[in-house]
Amino acid sequence: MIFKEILVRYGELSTKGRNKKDFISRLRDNVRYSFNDIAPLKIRAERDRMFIEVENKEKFDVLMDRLPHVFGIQSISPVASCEKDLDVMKALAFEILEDYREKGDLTFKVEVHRTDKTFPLNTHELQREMGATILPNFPNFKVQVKNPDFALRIEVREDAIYMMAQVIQGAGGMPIGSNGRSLLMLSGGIDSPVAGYLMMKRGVRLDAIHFFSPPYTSDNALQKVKELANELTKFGANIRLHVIPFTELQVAVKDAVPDNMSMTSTRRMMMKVADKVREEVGALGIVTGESLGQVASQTLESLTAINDVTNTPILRPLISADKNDIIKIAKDIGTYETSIQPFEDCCTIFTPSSPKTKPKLEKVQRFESFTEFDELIDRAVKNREVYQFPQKEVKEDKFADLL
Ligand SMILES: Nc1ncnc2c1ncn2[C@@H]1O[C@H](COP(=O)(O)OP(=O)(O)OP(=O)(O)O)[C@@H](O)[C@H]1O
Repeated sequence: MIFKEILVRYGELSTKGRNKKDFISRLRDNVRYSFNDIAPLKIRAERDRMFIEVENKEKFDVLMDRLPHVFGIQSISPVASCEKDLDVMKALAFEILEDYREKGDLTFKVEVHRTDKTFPLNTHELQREMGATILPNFPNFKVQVKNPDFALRIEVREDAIYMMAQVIQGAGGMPIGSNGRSLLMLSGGIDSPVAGYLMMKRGVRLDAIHFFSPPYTSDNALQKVKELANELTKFGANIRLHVIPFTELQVAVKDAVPDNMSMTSTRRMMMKVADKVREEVGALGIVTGESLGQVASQTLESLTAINDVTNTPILRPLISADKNDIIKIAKDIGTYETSIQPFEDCCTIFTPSSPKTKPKLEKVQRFESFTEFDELIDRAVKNREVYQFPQKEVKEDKFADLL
């Protein structure tokens, strides 16, 4: 059966009027954006679901393949509609079910939803009538009411009859952009891309920031981060990546702060730079991939010392997650293989042998106070490189001669 429409059920739809409208129009825009390559799309958005018209098999396959990854979609179904005439309905049901004839023994049921109360048959009568017509014609079907292999769903609506047999689970969550913008601190590791993904799933649009320390970190490390940023765009939104020349600041921290506190101080500098970029791009929060207790810089004492530099909300979606769970998500979303490429991050290279797990904020502040860090921070922000994904780079590479 060649379906001419795909029905999209909304995810976590707020019941409040205005939010609902925003959710729906945001989702429609995001679907259009995600399928730019097969534009134009004809989308009919209704209060509780939307329909996407499909003119040909190629378009249908692309939509069925990628729609389940768009945030804000609960599920999708290829759907057919017809007039409210019993013979026409039976013919359409046969056409849909034909695809299941060669699939061996199957349990099935007819599921009727009748919102048009003027339809002559009630729910049970229609269920029975359709079942009684279908069964003798499909010897491989056996009725099973609880957990059948599949259901033929018939909706009797005001405007028409809708029929479908397939329900494909969507990504859920909220359409990207419906919960503002945040700045993701994107290292080349496993955790931060996962943190970014989870925030996108909650409807947050992302800019990303990466701290790069040439010549201590190689171009391969930067390339890996660009790939990760690019991979995150497949969830339905473009991402700008701000690459911060971090060498000068990192060396200054090493000179000013004792070894065992330099990690905390480095994180504080990162956060200060990130906060300035955040303000420039109009983002409201900063997202990190930190998870409590994972490494020395991720104890509550360290996080307190890092948080001290700003009042901006720091969003840490992985704070309570186990590493294995994070790895599982990374594998599911396809960032894992890129993340485990063995290129050193700027922090790994400067990591002291025994960083303090409970740094004293006052001490860190005191050591920092002898160096004019603000100037270095402003310079790092000003000299950043900006890359746009999924598009090409927008500036030439200023770091090339350092590598
Ligand atoms: N070079 C960097 N550029 C941008 N953000 C960074 C960088 N290094 C660390 N971060 C941020 O700080 C968080 C903690 O980093 P850290 O290296 O301590 O932990 P991690 O568990 O290895 O994280 P990840 O797997 O994301 O690298 C990262 O998740 C990321 O958000």
